[in-house]
Amino acid sequence: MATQETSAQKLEAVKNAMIKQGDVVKALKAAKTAKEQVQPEVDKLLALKEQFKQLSLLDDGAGSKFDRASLESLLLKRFFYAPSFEIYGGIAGLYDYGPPGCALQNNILSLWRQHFILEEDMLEVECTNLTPEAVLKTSGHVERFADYMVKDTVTGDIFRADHLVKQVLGQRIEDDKKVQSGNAPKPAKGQAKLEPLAAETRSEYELILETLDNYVGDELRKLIRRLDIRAPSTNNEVTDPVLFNLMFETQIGPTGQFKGYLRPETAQGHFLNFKRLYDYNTGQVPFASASVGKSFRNEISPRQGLLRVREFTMAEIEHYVDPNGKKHSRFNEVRDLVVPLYSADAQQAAAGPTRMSIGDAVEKGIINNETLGYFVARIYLFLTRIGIDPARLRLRQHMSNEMAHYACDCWDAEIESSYGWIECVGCADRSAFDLTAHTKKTGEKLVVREALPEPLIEDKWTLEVNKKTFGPAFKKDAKAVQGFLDSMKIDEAWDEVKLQELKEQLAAGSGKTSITGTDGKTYELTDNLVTIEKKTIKSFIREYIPSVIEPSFGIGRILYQLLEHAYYRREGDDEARHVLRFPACVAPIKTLVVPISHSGDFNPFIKQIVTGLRRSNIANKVDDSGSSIGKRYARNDELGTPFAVTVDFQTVQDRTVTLRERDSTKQIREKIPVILDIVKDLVEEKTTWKEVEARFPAFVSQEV
Ligand SMILES: Nc1ncnc2c1ncn2[C@@H]1O[C@H](COP(=O)(O)OP(=O)(O)OP(=O)(O)O)[C@@H](O)[C@H]1O
Repeated sequence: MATQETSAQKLEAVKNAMIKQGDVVKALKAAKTAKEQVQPEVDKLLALKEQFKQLSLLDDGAGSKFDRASLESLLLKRFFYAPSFEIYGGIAGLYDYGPPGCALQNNILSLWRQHFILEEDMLEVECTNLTPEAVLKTSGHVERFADYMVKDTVTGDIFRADHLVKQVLGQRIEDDKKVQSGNAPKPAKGQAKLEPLAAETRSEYELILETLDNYVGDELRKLIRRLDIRAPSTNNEVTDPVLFNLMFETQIGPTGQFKGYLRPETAQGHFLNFKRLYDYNTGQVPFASASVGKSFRNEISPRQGLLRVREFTMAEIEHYVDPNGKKHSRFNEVRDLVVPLYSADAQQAAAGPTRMSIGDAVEKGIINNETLGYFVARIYLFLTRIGIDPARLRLRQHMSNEMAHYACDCWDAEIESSYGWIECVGCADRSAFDLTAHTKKTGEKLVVREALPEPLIEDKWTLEVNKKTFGPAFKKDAKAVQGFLDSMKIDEAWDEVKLQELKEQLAAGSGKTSITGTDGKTYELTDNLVTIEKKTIKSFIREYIPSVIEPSFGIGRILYQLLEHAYYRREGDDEARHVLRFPACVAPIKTLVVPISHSGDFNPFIKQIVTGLRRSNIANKVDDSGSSIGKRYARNDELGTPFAVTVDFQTVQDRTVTLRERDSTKQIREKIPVILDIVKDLVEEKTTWKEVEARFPAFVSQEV
């Protein structure tokens, strides 16, 4: 039953309503002010989000995290690469590249040739894969090109020792994170409950992981025992680490007597041709040789797809430089480049990389010399040019144990992906090691001869063998004793300290002293067999073995990391679409050409476009399959094709076509010759899509 309202009640109701209205107005005003205050913050956050999107492509733009499985299935579906011999069960560490993989690799290599060989006037060589044993003995590979391996003591499963330590400690840290955050899974039956790590244990593990490359030999064995590192799936103990040589051995020729190896790097081929290259370069130093080719390593446990394989393409540079002057004439061009450097000291302190200019790093002695600094910078520029995300690229210095004994400094370009930080380029100052070793072994002088502007007059300690007495005194052992004397030379010049020591020993022994020949036997050297004295020497020529700075690129590793950095998913109408955000310079196909339907009216326009693109050397593909236009765009987004030209019914009317850009999915419409010019400029990086959009009215494509 309705109640009768009194006037007083009505008045009260109106008053209340007015209060509420006032509240609403007040609240609206407050909200407006708050919005105005907050808006700049919101704008900042949006700008930051954009920056993060550009810097870290890990976030795929659809807001979801990188999903390796979906990238891998895309790569297989589009045949970028696939396991070799798959229908025979496959062999670990061997992969075949399909059409887009080959095109991508060729484009990376062609940019590599432009960026290094053309830019620096390097001398390209192509040397054989098969290498006789003698060469690799001299270079030290037969003895030392090895990794440590351990075995599960029960199952016999094999692990690379450092990788096992990394995996086990990494897992312990992950488990600890779960325990600390209360997310530890319930232990399965018979399994122990996960316990938290002591803070100092966790920091120790983290430090070991940062410095793992520094553990070799007995240090590595002790580490495995002390930390009780076991085989992960069985929890069995592992054996002590032993060295396993990574070279594939073979026989050259039918007799079986001539041992050889498949080369593990291209470098030795450069060194053996040094004399010819030096002459070709009209005797001028510095200069560099470069080579692209396959290398072979019998990896203990190939894994992580293209990152650790048994046969891979390497691109290597050997830059020969005067050991007394490692300045670089173009250093000024890179001096101010700021890069993330992770020095050996910073690793030891687990401090993380520091951004620093190359000039500062060389000045402070963090990078050993200008030439090495120059190449570190050029490597950084190359990797970012082909599309490696600079936020996930760092330059890490080798620690003392990690570095070859002859190298004086070494930096790796490491790229981060879902597998962590991976070395993709090594850049070492190998000093004069290889050329000296081959010179000593073969007697062929791999040296630089520099005419001096003024003759050099110096008082120097010298040794001369008394030919009349030396031969008869040692007979068949003369070579071994001569070898001992030759070992007192540095770069073909006498080591004066050693000569003086020998002279003092002879004097102390009343003209006699014992020495060890190169055959390991002891001989008596008497002062009538050699003359050691100080002489004034006038020389017109300076002869020296150059130092070698070696940037060494693993192309497969770079290619895979690039694929991860380029990959993202875009939410489509019905399903997420996969996109590879390659820069045009490396994209396997630069332009897709699509007729909107099968009408024969489109053919002359398709022909005109394709001919135009071919004339400009732009790799293109016509997709006139029956799929919807959206599907055809999506298929090519998966191949990383940056641009698509579409011929439609309007083309027949006014000879205009649309040009679509892969990442924005926006289009412009213009006459065919204008579009062809724009595509050429975009591919040659003379303009950007943003500039194109600013010049022409862009619209969002209808991708159904
Ligand atoms: N098994 C492999 N599979 C793919 N690429 C490789 C492999 N081994 C080396 N590379 C590539 O060759 C480059 C130069 O080789 P280098 O001898 O410096 O590597 P490395 O130090 O032996 O590598 P790692 O320590 O990862 O085994 C590396 O930076 C890497 O890009």
